Amino acid sequence: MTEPPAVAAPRRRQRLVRPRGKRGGAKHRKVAKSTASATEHAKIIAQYHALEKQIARAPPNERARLIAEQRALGGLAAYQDQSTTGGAVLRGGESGKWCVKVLKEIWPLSRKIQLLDVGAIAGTAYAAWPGLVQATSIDLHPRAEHVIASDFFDFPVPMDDAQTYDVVGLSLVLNFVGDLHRRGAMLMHAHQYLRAGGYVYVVLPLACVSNSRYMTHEHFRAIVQSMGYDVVRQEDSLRLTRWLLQQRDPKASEAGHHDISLFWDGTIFKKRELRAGAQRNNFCILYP
Ligand SMILES: C[S@@+](CC[C@H](N)C(=O)[O-])C[C@H]1O[C@@H](n2cnc3c(N)ncnc32)[C@H](O)[C@@H]1O
Repeated sequence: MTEPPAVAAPRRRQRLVRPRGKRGGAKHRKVAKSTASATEHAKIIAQYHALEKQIARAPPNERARLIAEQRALGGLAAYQDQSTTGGAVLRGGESGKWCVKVLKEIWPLSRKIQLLDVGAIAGTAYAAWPGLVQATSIDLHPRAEHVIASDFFDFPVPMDDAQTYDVVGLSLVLNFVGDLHRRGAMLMHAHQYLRAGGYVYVVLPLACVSNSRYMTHEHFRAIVQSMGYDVVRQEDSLRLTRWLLQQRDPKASEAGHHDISLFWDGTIFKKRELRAGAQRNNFCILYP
């Protein structure tokens, strides 16, 4: 397995194809089932994340062993099963609910919200609002037919404004990505898909910002602000931290829609200890 590039190369414009038709309908969506308890789900997810991070930075001779260890957990499919079944238990509901509630409050919805759900697994997060949200779901390893198999960094960039999205959803995806630079690149990459002034919805496990050695709420806010987003709404639940970000300076977007560097103020985010203590986790986002 090769190391993913730290920063995504500029993408060639391709035609964007939104899934339509009956396969996109809620009644055709199949979601993985599991019988494990919420505690078991949480344990497997934590183990999977820890291994994912180790794999991203391991030397080639170490990788095979770590990948084998991850396979022994059941691999990605098992991890996703935990996310689609146990996740709702852990989170107190699907991640789309909070996003839709906030959008309804802040935006006069005269038309359906065009939303790109990245890391959608089974593509069910917005299924409860078919009249309100038109979701395009993508995942590296989809678990339903209507979810497009694609890496976010390879997903075709909209060719014109009509194909842009109102919202890009990154729910529990940044923490899934093992490469710390790629996490920052993912936040920047979202600009390419947004209409001017569009939104990015970020969900992370609360511990990523509340108990990390390298991340705090303030630091995350500084990162997204330096990348050209305003924090429109932020709320923590018992286990999650949710952020609705809005692309700042729509003029920059109109002037050079695909030159995402226009949004970045040039601040470099390195690994810097922000909280001391032995019981901290190492969640971190680096950029560029
Ligand atoms: C924890 S799951 C998130 C599921 C769901 N969004 C939620 O909130 O419960 C993370 C998913 O992100 C997907 N993912 C990670 N990196 C990705 C990328 N670069 N492009 C597309 N999907 C990605 C993984 O395949 C995995 O299914």
